Amino acid sequence: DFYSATFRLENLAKIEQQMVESARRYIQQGGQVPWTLQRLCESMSHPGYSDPVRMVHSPVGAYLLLKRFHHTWAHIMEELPNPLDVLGQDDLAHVFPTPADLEGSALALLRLQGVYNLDLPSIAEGGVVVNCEKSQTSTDNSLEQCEPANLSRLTGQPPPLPLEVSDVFYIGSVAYKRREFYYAAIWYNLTLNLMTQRSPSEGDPGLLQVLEALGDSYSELEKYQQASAFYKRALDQGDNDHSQRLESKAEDVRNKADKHGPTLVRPRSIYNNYEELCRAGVLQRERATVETTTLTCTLVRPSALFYISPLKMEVLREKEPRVALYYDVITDGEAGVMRQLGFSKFERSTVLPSPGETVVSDTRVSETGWVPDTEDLVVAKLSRMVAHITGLNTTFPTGDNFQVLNYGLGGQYEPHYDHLKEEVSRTLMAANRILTFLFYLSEVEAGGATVFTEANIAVPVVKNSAVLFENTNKALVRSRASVHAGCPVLIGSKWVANKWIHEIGNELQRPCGLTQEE
Ligand SMILES: O=C(O)CCC(=O)C(=O)O
Ligand SMILES: [Fe+2]
Repeated sequence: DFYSATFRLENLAKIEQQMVESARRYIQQGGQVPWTLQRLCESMSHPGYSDPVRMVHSPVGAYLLLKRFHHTWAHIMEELPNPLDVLGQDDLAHVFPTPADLEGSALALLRLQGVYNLDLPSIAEGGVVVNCEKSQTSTDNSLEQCEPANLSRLTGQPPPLPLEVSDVFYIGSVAYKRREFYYAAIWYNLTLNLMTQRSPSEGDPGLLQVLEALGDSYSELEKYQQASAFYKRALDQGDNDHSQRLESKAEDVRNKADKHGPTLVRPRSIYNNYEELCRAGVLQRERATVETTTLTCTLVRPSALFYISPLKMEVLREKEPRVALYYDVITDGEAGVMRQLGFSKFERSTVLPSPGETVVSDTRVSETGWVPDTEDLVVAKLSRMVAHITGLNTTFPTGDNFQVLNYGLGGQYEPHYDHLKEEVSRTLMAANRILTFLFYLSEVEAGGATVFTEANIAVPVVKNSAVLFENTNKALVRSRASVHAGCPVLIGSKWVANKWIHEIGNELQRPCGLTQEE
């Protein structure tokens, strides 16, 4: 898969740029190429394509890249007898994204839209704009502060590339397939609007198709009157081939009573606080309207190792589970080594739904590489530093190997505990995780904050910093408030590495308290 790690999309975008440059040279030298390729080369002189890496850091740019391979490039390859001469590439089979990639990137856009409340018309124009949402407690004078945040502008993204009408319709159909009927309805509505605003282009869906899809979505939302009106408009197209099916759908909704009134209501996340904190994590960096807690920032020397250069520590939560942020604990070079070592072992990340079972899931879109301390001096040094900061043993199996992650498109890790469930039996190799030390190995232009949904903390990604938190109390009972998540990456590529520290092997360093609660 390409969509499951942003660095794979970056590579794909670079390959595409090389192919286009090669094709342009071929054309300049008088070579003949299919019309589709010529047109693609021309359209890709738009400044939005000039920096392939930044292009895929935007979720719309990434979706469009996958779509181009899926449709345009696949079409070109069929018509091109001599791909090696023209594109400088012979066998592109390994490069081509799969239908799962395209669907994954559409789902990513839907997830980002949902979590960050993105403005839909702006997405269609290629931009990332967070809709303003007044808090329940807001007073009248906060009205002026409630302005949408145009992140593509704030983060200096390349000029946006718009979605085509067919893309907007396709994304609606992905939402429908996933039974996200609210999103299906709004993307189909936008399809209809764009069809009246823009001049028709090849690949546009038919009007009847869009009206029927709207009827189906409103019907699923139990808004039968509007569903009925859409079916009627579809029937008015006078296409006899479809009239029987439409008649029967219209008949089905005609006498049903609406349950929830006509307005479409945005569904809320099933996770308490998750969206609010993720949004706060984005907006904290863009404007200072988010309430800040009483933070303290101090220089600390957790061991003699830090005698000459103490650590910059920000305490985010003082009671159990304690959460602290350390700045500048890793250098750019070390972060690069960790990314490189992780990437050489990458596999799609999994989750553990029940003991002994690992599965790939939309709740965790990223790739993982496990890096032992013994792999490189840099890894050993970082592990030792974590040991000095925490006062605990970190080497395997008292600690896990480092887990290096690169998130994918809209990549997230939904709220979870790092501590194993109580019923899971512990062994030396699968012991319980008492502390998590999470390094941020990259900058993220927007999104991707680590949030604690019970403790109400959003930690925006700051490159070369690390967050440390407890997963249990001293009696090794899971801390309820340690539940946390990696918010979806909105713009950019997020790399992290974590070191989990186990109970077994640390009994003397972190002895039990006298009570269960301690
Ligand atoms: O990426 C993040 O911010 C959180 C990662 C995390 O919670 C995990 O890997 O267990
Ligand atoms: Fe975690």
